[in-house]
Amino acid sequence: MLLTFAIDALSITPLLFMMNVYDRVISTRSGVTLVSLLLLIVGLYVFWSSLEWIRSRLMVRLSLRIDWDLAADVFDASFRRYVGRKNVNVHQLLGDLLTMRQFMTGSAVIALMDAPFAIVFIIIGALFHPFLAIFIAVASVVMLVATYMTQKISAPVLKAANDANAEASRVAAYSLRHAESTLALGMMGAVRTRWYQRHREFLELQVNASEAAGLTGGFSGFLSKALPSLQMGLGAWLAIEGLITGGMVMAASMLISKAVSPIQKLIGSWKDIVTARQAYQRLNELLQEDVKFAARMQLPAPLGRLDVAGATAIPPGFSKPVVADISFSAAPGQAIAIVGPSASGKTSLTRMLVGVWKPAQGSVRLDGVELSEWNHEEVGPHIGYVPQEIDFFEGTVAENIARLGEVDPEKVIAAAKLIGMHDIILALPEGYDTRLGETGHALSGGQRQRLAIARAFYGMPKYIVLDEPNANLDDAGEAVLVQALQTMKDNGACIIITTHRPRLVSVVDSLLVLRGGRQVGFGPAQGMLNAVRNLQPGTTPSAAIPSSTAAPAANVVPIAPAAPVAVTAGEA
Ligand SMILES: Nc1ncnc2c1ncn2[C@@H]1O[C@H](COP(=O)(O)OP(=O)(O)OP(=O)(O)O)[C@@H](O)[C@H]1O
Repeated sequence: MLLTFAIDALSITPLLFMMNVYDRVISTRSGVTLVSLLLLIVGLYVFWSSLEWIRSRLMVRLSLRIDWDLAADVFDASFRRYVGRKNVNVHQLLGDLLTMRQFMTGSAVIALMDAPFAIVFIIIGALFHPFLAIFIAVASVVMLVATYMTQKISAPVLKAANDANAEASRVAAYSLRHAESTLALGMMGAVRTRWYQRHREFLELQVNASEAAGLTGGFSGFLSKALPSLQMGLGAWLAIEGLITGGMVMAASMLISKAVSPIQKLIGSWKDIVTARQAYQRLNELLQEDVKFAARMQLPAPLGRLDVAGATAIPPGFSKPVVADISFSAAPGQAIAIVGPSASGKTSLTRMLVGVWKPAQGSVRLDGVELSEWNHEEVGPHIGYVPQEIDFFEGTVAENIARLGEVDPEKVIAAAKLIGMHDIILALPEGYDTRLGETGHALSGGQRQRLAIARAFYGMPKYIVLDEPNANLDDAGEAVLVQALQTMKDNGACIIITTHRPRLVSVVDSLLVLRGGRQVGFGPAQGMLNAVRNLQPGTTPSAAIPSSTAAPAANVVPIAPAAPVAVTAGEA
């Protein structure tokens, strides 16, 4: 602030120079005075420019500091929001941070800092003559009103335009992820039309916003041209009346330009100001609503005791549960398969079991701790998880297996070997250093699945949740998986698997049967299979069919036709 005051104070240098040239040099015809004045003014200009340079450097540093302080929080909060309400535009939120930083180093902020200095020019005007001060004050107020009107009229339209632009980018990015099927199915035209509808909406809104601002912008342009001349006219009249000197007349026309120029700059930067304000509001809202994990004492690594009690899942942004009232337990070294027909809620249940979805009712506890409240950064490394949709990050095979953390080659190779991936990886162009991701090496479906399992096994976690881990595996791959699961069990891991296929059932101890989002049976694997088959053979999930000797089933309830889950959001 002090720096800005000094810079603004120095900005009256040319004005003083002009007054002195008119009133002292020209009237006295003194060359010595002129040279002295010139030397003084050049010195002041050097000082003035240096201060401006220091201020701009400070602003850049400050903006970097703000970015540095906020970036991690915004990034984390964007992830949590994305998981919570999938359709929000998180790309825009990350872009908002950049917008804020650019604004901090742009001319609008300088203009905002300079604007209050108009009062000094009004005071100087008053020292010349009160009429001049009144004129500058009125002109400044008129310009301020024009700035306010610009904001008022264009801000909502510009916000709508920015939102439409973000939506168009989101649609384009989402469509690109499905580029192959789009091309193969001849859907390019339809996809383009969908994107273009949003893009056109953005263009129209942007034109509206520019037109709205153009009106007040034009008015301010008129004022900026007219005001110096009007001020000079007023000054000339005061000079004719003998109330001020000739130098003061020239200085007065400069005063008005100086007073209103920051305000004019604000009008010129209306778009940046509105965009930055909206970016700030979005970031503020994001950080305010973000629920961080409370800082708590670090807990010991989980041993793999899972207790699920009455757990109900409602997808984020929805009001009806898709899985309700699930209760079961699993001890370290035990494996449980979740089976059931399509859309019975298996994947939804696994999302609760890894703490991504918080139970709307009931609890999911790992070693007695509610999983959704356990900091993911802390517990995540002890969890092995293979989601239904597998994706890898930009990085090497080794980095992906090591979950982008520090690569421990021994652990990476152990995890890869466990799922029979070691030789496959060695055969890749650069072995473990082969790059994956959008621009990297493309793996086959089976290879991707094995790699995702290796990532889950990295560090030999004690709690493993695998959502259809054999969906893309051939017979050999499935056999390796069964063997790997047995090894993990022997190592004391608690394993939860969802599957449609029978083979994995041989390695599990218990079966949890889902239907229509309800738990319709839980008990020892073989007994459950037979009980399920006997109750309603035609509708059992395929995983529940391998024939074997019947064993007593525990906790089996008859499978009724899929009924809607009765719990509502209000109860949740
Ligand atoms: N994010 C979500 N938002 C809204 N509904 C969801 C969401 N995820 C799942 N559902 C709904 O929950 C139900 C169960 O889906 P889920 O994917 O859990 O079933 P599933 O048993 O894993 O099916 P499949 O065997 O076909 O993979 C479905 O009706 C699905 O539409």
